Amino acid sequence: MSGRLASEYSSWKKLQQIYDTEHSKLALRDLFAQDPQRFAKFSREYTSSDDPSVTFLLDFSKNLITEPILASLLDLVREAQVEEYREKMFNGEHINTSEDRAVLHVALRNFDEFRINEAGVDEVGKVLAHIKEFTESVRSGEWKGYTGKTINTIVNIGIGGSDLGPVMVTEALKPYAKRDLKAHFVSNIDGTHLAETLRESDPETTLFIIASKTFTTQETITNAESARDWFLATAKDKAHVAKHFVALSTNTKAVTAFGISESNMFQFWDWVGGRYSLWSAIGLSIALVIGYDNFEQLLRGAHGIDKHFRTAPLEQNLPVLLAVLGIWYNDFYGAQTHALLPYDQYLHKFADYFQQGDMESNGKSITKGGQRVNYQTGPIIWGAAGTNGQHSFYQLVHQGTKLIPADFLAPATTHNPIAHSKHHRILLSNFFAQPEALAFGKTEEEVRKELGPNASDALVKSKIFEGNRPSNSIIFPLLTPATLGALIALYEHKIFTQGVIWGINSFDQMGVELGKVLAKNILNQLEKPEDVKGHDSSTTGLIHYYQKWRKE
Ligand SMILES: O=P(O)(O)OC[C@H]1O[C@@H](O)[C@@H](O)[C@@H](O)[C@@H]1O
Repeated sequence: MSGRLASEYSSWKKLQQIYDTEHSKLALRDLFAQDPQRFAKFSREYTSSDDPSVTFLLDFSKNLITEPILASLLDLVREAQVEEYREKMFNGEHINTSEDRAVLHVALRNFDEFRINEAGVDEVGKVLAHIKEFTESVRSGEWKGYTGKTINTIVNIGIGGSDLGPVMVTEALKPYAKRDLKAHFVSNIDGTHLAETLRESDPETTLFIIASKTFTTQETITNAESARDWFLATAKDKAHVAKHFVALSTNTKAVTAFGISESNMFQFWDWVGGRYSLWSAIGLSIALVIGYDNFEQLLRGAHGIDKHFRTAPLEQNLPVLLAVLGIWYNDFYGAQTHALLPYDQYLHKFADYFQQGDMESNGKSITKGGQRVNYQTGPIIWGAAGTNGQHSFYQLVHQGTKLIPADFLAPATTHNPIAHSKHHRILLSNFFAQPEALAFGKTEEEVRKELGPNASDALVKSKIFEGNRPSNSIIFPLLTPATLGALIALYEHKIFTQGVIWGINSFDQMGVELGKVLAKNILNQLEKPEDVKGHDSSTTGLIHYYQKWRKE
């Protein structure tokens, strides 16, 4: 990010030229046939320098690249000064320029203590100790509700970054969960979300965790107030709130005004972005579910990738490699989306999580310098756990008209080896088969051979798989807390790298504001038709229609 548009870089122009002259000739079938070393050249194994059990293989050989293309993509990384910006991030410079903030989620998991001069950084250990002490007291049963009973239900109330990380991680690490502690996550302002959760909860044994960086988010505060009303309807005395409500926030004033004492507040800081906050106090629900030691393992796993990202040469740097491959399809091939396809039921929220992680970070069209970009920025992120997706949207991925680059992720071993791991072998056979089918397809000749001479042309054509559809495969031994931490950090730094290349600020989210403001105005107009003012005819018509039906 040098103040110039990415498209002005000479490496970008070179990539455009390579794409224009070579892309029609780039065929994975040929590339593999020509080079028996292709897998060896285009795959990398990561092993954490702190913990050798944290390891995975990234195979990116099934991408539409050659060594010169990769070299040019890495030139782009250099020309965009990604390495300089990476240092700025780790050093706590205020790279979130629009909000004048540092971007230091890496400091939350920094067990080696690199020195950063930023308010709050030296308090990270204190908050972790608070999380440890509190989670141990709840999990052991020492922490009692207002009638002396132990806590058996936690309800995290938060939205966006104060919800998605804890939801994804507690699902992913269920094998490590304390099974007699039920965890619910209420995010939606739709009263249904809270009502259905409260139906399953008992005020005497439920702990509410109000998770909000700003403590002003309409959904969260409204849900928290209704939860408190529900609690007090039984508990009566406001003093009992202290045993059943804690807050995770940067806003001490608003937390205490809500009625939660400072001692029940877990602090974090403005240099932790919402979508990067699961490593902070926002992870309290994670620590409650899987225990503090496992939570720390999650952080340590991420820290290992931080060190890798900071020190590995670009050719070996996994987040950088994922980033440039994404740029190749997004900016040169015109791919609109990127699919995350974990072959692991425990990772069924992984794509949801990175929808916010990636799309809120890189869904921008103005550079940090205020220029409109003339290229594509953040991709649409989507996906689902395998093999379910195969019976749903894979048809389009294999034979549709769109190019959909995808990442396949899978653990080599399972936490649930039922039927002597038969299920897992079937799962993995699909994990191996899908990228193969996407890359190599099925030719007309192969189809004709299979169908025999009497098959109609139309039938033959419908069964052809063009192939040449790119993917990455990531395989790891087992989904442990540390491995999950590493995988999350891998994608965080991929997103960072892409944002720097595109010249945008990946750390603000101005795009979520306009709708909030309009909704506030409309909320005041919902009662009477004559109040509905200042809108277009469509919005006015919709509100009027609602008013015909509203009950209270
Ligand atoms: O944690 P709080 O402050 O409630 O914010 C929750 C979420 O709000 C949204 O509007 C976004 O800006 C997200 O980045 C954020 O995670």
